Amino acid sequence: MSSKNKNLSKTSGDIPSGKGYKIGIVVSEWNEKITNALYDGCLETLITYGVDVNDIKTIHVPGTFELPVGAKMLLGEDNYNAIICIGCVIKGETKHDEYISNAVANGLVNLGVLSGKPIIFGVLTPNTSEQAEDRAGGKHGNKGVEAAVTALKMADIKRSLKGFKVKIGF
Ligand SMILES: Nc1c(NC[C@H](O)[C@H](O)[C@H](O)CO)[nH]c(=O)[nH]c1=O
Ligand SMILES: CC(=O)[C@@H](O)COP(=O)(O)O
Repeated sequence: MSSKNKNLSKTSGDIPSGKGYKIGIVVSEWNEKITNALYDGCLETLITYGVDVNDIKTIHVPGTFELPVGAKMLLGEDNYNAIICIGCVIKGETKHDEYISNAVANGLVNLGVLSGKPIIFGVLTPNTSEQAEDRAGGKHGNKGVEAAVTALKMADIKRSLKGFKVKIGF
């Protein structure tokens, strides 16, 4: 569904409390006007839903391509309930943007599956700067808000399963 038909800041369902959670955030410095706006929306949402600001650890990496390694660094540094990765890859003249976006999407999903920790893909992949602005607090909402809510929901699911021992046959 296009963001045109689903405002990124409008969330569905109840949003669980983030009280007591430790959240890591990795922010790309490329397109920093956009990523800072995404970060602001993300941070405000986490705090609104009860995450203590002192329990939020933020690191900055040069570009979106470095988000997976940044997330991996945080995974090794402390026991976070979720890690949110924020970036913006704007289509350029060559296919470079496709390589970055695909690599990062695959890297982050693999990190989440292998670690069992919620690793949230808060990355915009717009064709133009205008599309990016529309999704970083503009008419289509803020992807950073969506990422924060996703982190809270996934951490809540994991917390609700705590103590369940799932035996996997392989
Ligand atoms: N073009 C964009 C980049 N490019 C830089 C890469 O992310 C990476 O830092 C570099 O290839 C060195 O490894 N990064 C973005 O986040 N957004 C872009 O639009
Ligand atoms: C993806 C980007 O915007 C940046 O790496 C430059 O891309 P290009 O060289 O294709 O314009």
